[in-house]
Amino acid sequence: LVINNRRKRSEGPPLPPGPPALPLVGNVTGIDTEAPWLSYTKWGLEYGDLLYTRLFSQHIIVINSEKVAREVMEQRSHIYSDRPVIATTEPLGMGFNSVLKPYGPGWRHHRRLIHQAVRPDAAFKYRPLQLEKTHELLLNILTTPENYLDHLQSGSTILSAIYGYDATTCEDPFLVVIDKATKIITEDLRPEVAAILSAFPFLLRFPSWFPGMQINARAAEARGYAKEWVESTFQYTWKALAAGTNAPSMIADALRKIDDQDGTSELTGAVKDVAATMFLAGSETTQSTLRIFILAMILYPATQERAQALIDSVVGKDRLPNFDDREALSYIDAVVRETLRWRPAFPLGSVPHATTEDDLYNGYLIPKGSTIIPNVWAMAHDETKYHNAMEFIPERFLNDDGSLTDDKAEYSFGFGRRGCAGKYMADAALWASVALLLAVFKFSKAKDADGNDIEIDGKMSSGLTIHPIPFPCSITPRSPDMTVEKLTELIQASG
Ligand code: HEM
Repeated sequence: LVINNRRKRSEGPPLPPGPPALPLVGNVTGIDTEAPWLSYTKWGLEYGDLLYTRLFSQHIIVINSEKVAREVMEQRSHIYSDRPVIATTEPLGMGFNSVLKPYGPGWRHHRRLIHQAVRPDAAFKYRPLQLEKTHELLLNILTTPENYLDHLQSGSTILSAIYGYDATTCEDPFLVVIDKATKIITEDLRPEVAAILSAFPFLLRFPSWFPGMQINARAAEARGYAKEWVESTFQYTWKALAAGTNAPSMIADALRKIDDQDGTSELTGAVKDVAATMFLAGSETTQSTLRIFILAMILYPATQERAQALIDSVVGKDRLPNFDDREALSYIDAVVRETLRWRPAFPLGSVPHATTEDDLYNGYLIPKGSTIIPNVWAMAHDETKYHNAMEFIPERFLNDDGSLTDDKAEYSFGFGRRGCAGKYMADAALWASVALLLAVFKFSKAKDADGNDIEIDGKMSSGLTIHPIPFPCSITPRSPDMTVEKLTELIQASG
């Protein structure tokens, strides 16, 4: 039994086209819950760039093209900048999170604080720190390449930049807490899960032992982690600042401007929440993107060699690349852009937007309160723009003369007023990691006992952010006589 989404003409403008829905529940059965972006992309081929789906009573508008996303989410951003009410936000302890705040004064205040910390000139200040943390990452990978995933996690520059806190191993207590919370959140804040819980909020009140109610047990766990992470990281900087032992950081900068003796003012509270938000928004995303980069380098060895040959010719072998080399290394930027495009870490543009008013687009009604999902996966794999879109081809971002095209794969960072606030930090962190990892290491398939390559399928995880499921691989220094001492000398020579 199916019903059509379209309203009758007499009822006003129609909703955008979309797949037939079941009464009451809507399109719950037709979605690939592991990879909803693929279902939306497939429906897009049939119904167009703007499509309507419904989960229970929730209107969901999926935008499959960058052009439509810009026309709607940017040019009409005063209507499209809310976030849907996500039933799991409070249960998961995420009330502090600026990313989830409704469009209004509270969000505006947070966004201003975030902007002060990571706007282009402020982000620029953190470049030496980003290089320093990347050097640390290289030394860690050289010593224990098999633990590269852990090293990517502890090598995150974000924790140092935000709190002035230097995590040296992935067992660092702050990272452990944050990692556990993030895993639950990225799985359970998905719109499909949230829509089900919004439709049946009483489910959240069922005891954790009730069959199917694992989410409640997980929520209690996540709440504990979230609280610990927001408080303990902040207390670290607060105490260091009071003792005069703090390293430079965004939070120390912000707190210095506030007259608050005991840390209880509203403004201090907002700084604390914003810091925890930036950590959440900036670490998992950057790590996932670097894991995607490593996968691409292994699957596309000729691309890896081209990038390394360029680094050798521009930088030589007596030092490592730094930001002064960026202009001459445009192919590295093309690799970064292609990584963001090939497997976008946020295939559905992170947390959806929501509309605050009815809107009309191309004759279709977009009702007030609709959930708006930009299908970044579809935009990044649009064959009319990206030939052979499933393949990793950085050259697509280069002009014939080797300069970069105007396409910065910006859809990876979202749209309009809710677009990524930290994209300048992210861009610099990704560039430094990609350039330096390629300068020092060769990434290849691992070998089995008989010396044959172990094939990898490149399968991705599911959730709000995605990354490759761990696969066997080999990371070896490009220079056979590379040692910790030699790498340290190279680092010192790098300026
Ligand atoms: C590769 C790295 C990153 C990617 C791919 C990424 C991507 C995104 C995306 C897709 C959004 C949602 C945009 C929208 O709703 O339209 C977002 C939001 C956000 N990002 Fe990033 N991001 C990255 C790194 C960072 C970093 C390093 C920071 C901070 C230091 C950051 C801070 C934020 C914040 C605060 C928001 C919420 C904006 C709001 O709701 O007002 N991100 N990011």
